[in-house]
Amino acid sequence: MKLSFTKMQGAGNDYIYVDNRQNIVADPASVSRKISDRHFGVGSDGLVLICKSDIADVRMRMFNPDGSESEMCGNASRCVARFAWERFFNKSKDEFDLETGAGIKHIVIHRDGENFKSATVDMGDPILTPAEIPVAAASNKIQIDGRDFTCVSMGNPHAVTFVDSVQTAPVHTKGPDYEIDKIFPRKANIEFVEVLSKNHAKMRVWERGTGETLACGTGSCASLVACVLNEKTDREIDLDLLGGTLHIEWRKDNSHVMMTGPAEFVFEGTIEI
Ligand SMILES: N[C@H](CCC[C@H](N)C(=O)O)C(=O)O
Repeated sequence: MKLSFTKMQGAGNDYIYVDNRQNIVADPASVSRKISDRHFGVGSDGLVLICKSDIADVRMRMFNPDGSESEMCGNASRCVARFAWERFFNKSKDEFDLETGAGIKHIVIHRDGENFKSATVDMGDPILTPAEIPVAAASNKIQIDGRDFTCVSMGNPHAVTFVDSVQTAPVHTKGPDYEIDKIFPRKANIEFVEVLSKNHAKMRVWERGTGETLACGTGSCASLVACVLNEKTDREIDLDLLGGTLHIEWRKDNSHVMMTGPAEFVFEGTIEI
């Protein structure tokens, strides 16, 4: 079967997006494994299905290149928002709701006339309770091999550690071991954060089921929450990732994390699956 797809990226976190409102993809895990491959497939950090929703305006599902499904994906939520804004709603509404595996997220599109500028996603409350993250410990602050981590779920599990320099952080040498450490019953995405000032930081990420990516939206939100909990930054920061910058705010009034950033089309194609 020939599958039509759209490649999009948000801060360099690239996924293959498929309009699946007609339920054309029967086995998303195997499609993700195949088309995410950068040598034998299209090449991406995973597959995102854009689906019909009974409870929101649109729904998304996100699969890692190893075929596992994640509950939530921040960069994909902005890309799905742009896709739906342009192709489903014809730019007729700038605010709408997106159903994800981690609940309904409210999106606001920022435009410059007819052009898309950026999107803000209300990512909701961070989850800090160990059993719900989940992390097999009494507190969300843990140690693995003598390194401190602050664990946060944004619907999907993250463990944040602070480093002096992201450039020399052991993303590839330690990331794969931390990801599958037995303290994380559902594995974890691992963030290495270098704080530059009270409102500016850098982050590199080792993603569960994927490896290093150029950006991670949920990981950025988890990083800010960890920064605030450890008194490293204020509640609003610019976070520089390898593929771009996201603006993240952890609101005091309702404790929701707000994520603002880019979403870009790269190319369209078809592939035999
Ligand atoms: N890059 C994504 C997160 C993917 C997370 C996935 N690797 C998982 O298994 O949770 C983001 O922008 O939030």
